[in-house]
Amino acid sequence: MLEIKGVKKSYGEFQLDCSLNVEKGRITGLVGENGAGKSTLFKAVLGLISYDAGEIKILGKTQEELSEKEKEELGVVLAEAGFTGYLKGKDVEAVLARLYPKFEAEKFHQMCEEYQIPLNKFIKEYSTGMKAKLNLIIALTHQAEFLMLDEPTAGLDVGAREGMLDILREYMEEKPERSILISSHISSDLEHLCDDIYVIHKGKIVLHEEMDTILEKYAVLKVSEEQYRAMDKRYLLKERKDFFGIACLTNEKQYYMENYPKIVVESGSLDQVILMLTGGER
Ligand SMILES: Nc1ncnc2c1ncn2[C@@H]1O[C@H](COP(=O)(O)OP(=O)(O)OP(=O)(O)O)[C@@H](O)[C@H]1O
Repeated sequence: MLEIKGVKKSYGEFQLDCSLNVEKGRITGLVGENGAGKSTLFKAVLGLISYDAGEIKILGKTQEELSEKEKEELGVVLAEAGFTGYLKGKDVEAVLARLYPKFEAEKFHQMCEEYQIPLNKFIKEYSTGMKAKLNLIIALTHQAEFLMLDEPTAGLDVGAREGMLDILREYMEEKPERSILISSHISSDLEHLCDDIYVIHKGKIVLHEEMDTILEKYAVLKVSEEQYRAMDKRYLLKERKDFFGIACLTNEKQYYMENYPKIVVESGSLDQVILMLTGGER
């Protein structure tokens, strides 16, 4: 669906240098702190900014090679973008109907009703959550096969975030060959949604792993200096000094549980893994 190979972009000190793949039928998450480069990567993929090196292919083609029909296969939500506040929800509907031959008016109405989007109000009067939901509904109601969602849950409370993740799960269940690329700086949103995770830090991908593998095989080992000296370090990805000794990130927790039963093993949530990868010493 999407292939990003060695894409580079510099903004002064900041340097993006990324490769990433989104496979058909999978939800791929891009997680990283504020300023890590998520939006820059999305903008490069969508042709909204130029990049200095590398190659991007969507549906096997470059941006320029994509036909209008193929572009309709893409559903996009960009951070801080949307329709002007001086339109009402129902005006958006009219624009979409002109823009997309495959626009699904009935589904649009159904979703707006279900998610309590007032079509007769001006968008500038919408809450942050309403705007975010409207943006997602727009991306979902023209039979797009590939969704690219940059921080679609930004500014939403926990309940609204869960609601939005449910919408995405339903979208995938309708047609399993669809794909989603979704970014967030909130790892718990992605942990329960994605098949594949990329962690971006200061413009670089520091981890690419299947979500199930992270949950099954990753862990943080809490060891004393003495335990650390004696242990096999082959499967340690990163270490960090802690108040109790040393915290070590491993992707082979079973090995350490079997061979070092006295070591404290904290099963790695995505948050813990990210913290270790982006804040550790090695
Ligand atoms: N047009 C621009 N001109 C100069 N610097 C830019 C520009 N756009 C982005 N940057 C810089 O590039 C870096 C990455 O920004 P980007 O918006 O991609 O991060 P992000 O991961 O999306 O962050 P957030 O979660 O806060 O949205 C930042 O240091 C930012 O200041």
